[in-house]
Amino acid sequence: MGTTLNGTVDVPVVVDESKDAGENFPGDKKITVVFVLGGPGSGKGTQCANIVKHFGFTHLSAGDLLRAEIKSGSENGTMIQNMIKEGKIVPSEVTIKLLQRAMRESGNDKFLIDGFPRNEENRAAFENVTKIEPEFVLFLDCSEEEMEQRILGRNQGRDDDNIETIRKRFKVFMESSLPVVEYYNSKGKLRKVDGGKSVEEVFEAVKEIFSPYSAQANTVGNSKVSTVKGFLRWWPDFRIDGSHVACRWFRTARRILSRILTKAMSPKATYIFVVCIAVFAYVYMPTIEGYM
Ligand SMILES: Nc1ncnc2c1ncn2[C@@H]1O[C@H](COP(=O)(O)OP(=O)(O)O)[C@@H](O)[C@H]1O
Ligand SMILES: O=c1ccn([C@@H]2O[C@H](COP(=O)(O)OP(=O)(O)O)[C@@H](O)[C@H]2O)c(=O)[nH]1
Repeated sequence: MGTTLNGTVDVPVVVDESKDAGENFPGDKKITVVFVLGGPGSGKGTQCANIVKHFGFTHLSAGDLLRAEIKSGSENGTMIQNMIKEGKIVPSEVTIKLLQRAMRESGNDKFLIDGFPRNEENRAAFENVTKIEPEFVLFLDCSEEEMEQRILGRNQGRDDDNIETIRKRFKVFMESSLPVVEYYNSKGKLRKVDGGKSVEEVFEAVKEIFSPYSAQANTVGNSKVSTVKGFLRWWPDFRIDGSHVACRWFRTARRILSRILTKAMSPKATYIFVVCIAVFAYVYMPTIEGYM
């Protein structure tokens, strides 16, 4: 296993082409992406949760997607787990596939991508594969002392939230991620915020930056609709085998539905509509399954 530039490591990666990983996403669809960058513990996840509530973006944490991939028992799981434990950057192709799939499955067209791109290679690969350039990059600037304190108090049971790995992550951030921040600065796309302040103060500054998007905040940001959509996403996998034809039928229907929801309906009407679909699916799916 050889180390390459920018903290990535040359490791064998399993690419399962049989899975519908969403590699062709977004195709012709117009997508708005904001990258949220900052050191480990700078408050990216915390601020993203606030932005979602106010501005109708879907939050995709690259770290969370990688941790979910480990839990799912994927063939890349052990490799990802080892890299995260060492604070290293997982190969771009793995992270990008996970991001593409999550974007496609969300049905939304506005995304906060949190904690990615982490190096120049991540950045270039994402742009090459998806042809998406970020609208802007939100950068939470915070001192290492503050970030260290926050991570040590985070208590999420993460393998990498120990002092030894934290130091390695800081080093990777300085050497590999800051050049990405600089790149976007040179393109006039960087929006820098003092992340060392309280959560509320940071969000005040963040709100200013996102204010052009408030008029566009759409039904996806409505928390009840998000909850029901979350249920729709989870339900078929729970009820029947995920590869089953009925499950694929349901996913397609859900994607079409999501598109309608994000464009055309008020939050209340959307909520009622989604609940009706969920009830209909719950009652009739076993029958449909029997015929397929
Ligand atoms: N502005 C802030 N002031 C104090 N603590 C914060 C602030 N923002 C986040 N935190 C806390 O710090 C920890 C790390 O924040 P998190 O959002 O998980 O960071 P990141 O996603 O950048 O790793 C969490 O426990 C969170 O509650
Ligand atoms: O695009 C990414 C995002 C995360 N990681 C790995 O996941 C870890 C945790 O990242 P996350 O963003 O969840 O946490 P943070 O370091 O910002 O606290 C990192 O140290 C990396 O090992 C990665 O390899 N690529």
